[in-house]
Amino acid sequence: MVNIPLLLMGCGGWPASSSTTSSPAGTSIPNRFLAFFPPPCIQSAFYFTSLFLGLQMFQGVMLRVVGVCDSKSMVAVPDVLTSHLDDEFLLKLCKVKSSGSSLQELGNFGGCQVFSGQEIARKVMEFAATLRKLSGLALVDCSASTQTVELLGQAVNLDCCVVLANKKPLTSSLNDYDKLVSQPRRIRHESTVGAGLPVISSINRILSSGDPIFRIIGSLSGTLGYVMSEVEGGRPFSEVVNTAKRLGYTEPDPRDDLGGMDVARKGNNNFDHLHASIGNYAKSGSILVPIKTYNGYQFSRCEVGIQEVAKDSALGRLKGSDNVLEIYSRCYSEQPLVIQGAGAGNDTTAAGVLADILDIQDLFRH
Ligand SMILES: NC(=O)C1=CN([C@@H]2O[C@H](COP(=O)(O)OP(=O)(O)OC[C@H]3O[C@@H](n4cnc5c(N)ncnc54)[C@H](OP(=O)(O)O)[C@@H]3O)[C@@H](O)[C@H]2O)C=CC1
Ligand SMILES: N[C@@H](CC=O)C(=O)O
Repeated sequence: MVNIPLLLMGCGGWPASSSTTSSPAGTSIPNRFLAFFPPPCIQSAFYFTSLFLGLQMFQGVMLRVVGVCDSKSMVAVPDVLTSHLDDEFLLKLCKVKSSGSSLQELGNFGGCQVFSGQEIARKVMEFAATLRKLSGLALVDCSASTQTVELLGQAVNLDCCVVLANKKPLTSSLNDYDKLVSQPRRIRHESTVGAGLPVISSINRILSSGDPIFRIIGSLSGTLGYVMSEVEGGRPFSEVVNTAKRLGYTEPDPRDDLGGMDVARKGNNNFDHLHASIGNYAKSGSILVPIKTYNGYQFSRCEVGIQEVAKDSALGRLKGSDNVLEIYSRCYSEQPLVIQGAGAGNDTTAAGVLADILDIQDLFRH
């Protein structure tokens, strides 16, 4: 049986005003499948931590959560070889996080160990070193922090796998990027672009078939899409931004979305060596519709900015938090390959993270 030990860095996604009826704390969620057929009160209960509820066995794969971190602490199993954080523990953890508290509150629950400060990195590396020759370990970064980068790099050196929803590790410095992608089979970051949409995997598939991509145009901000649609409908901007945050569309700091930096990071995640574009973009001021253009096989240029589009085009018809991407290649030259759907939100992002984890299962077969 495939056994994937998981260490979850970041356990957020809770709505700012979560109530007991809309969080796992107030519901009994037997497993993640409910998230696909949700009664309204459970709909918003599907976030990064609750993703693993009831998932100890999923599609024949044993998903064994051995630790969860927030910004201050890590809770971890006492014995990384034999134990995992079970549903009772994860539900309790969801309850603590949805109430806005720190994981430190879990100190005496279920025999877990709580670490803080530099002890966290030490413990993660201990886990990685212990597991590397046995089952392996996957670090799942669902934070929005740059502080995880160093640890991820060290873990990659110990042959760990890395799954990212966090865009920052791949967009902070070229050294970090090169280190993290040095073993391409061991890293997955689909959710960093378009949340659960199959963007990076589709592009990789086209390129690896020898079909050169000439141009990609898209609208890749769920937040900006939603904000524009709602403002067009007459709602005040400030109210709409607050709703976008509550719905889980925005970055922890919504200015990253509104200023366009989030889209620039997505461009950078997709294709390396585009830091100059990010720098220029960051200075360019307010952005309404994010458009990305890649010219040529080497993606020599990436632009993020406002562009007028025809109302009857795929981009012009876009509504709400949907993203759309048009890919032009030799095979898709007249009519582009179009990828469209929800591009932000906790559930689709969590689904993308889970799909990435399952995609690396071959590396855990021994
Ligand atoms: N929401 C979406 O639609 C999408 C989100 N993403 C990405 O997912 C990531 C998470 O977003 P979201 O869940 O909304 O953000 P939240 O702010 O809700 O959650 C972030 C989590 O990361 C934790 N954290 C912060 N710093 C660290 C650290 N140094 N080490 C470990 N954990 C840390 C926070 O801890 P604490 O609770 O203590 O604050 C919190 O639990 C972001 O990088 C975002 O870009 C990607 C695609 C789509
Ligand atoms: N904040 C992002 C979420 C996904 O990355 C967005 O609005 O698209």
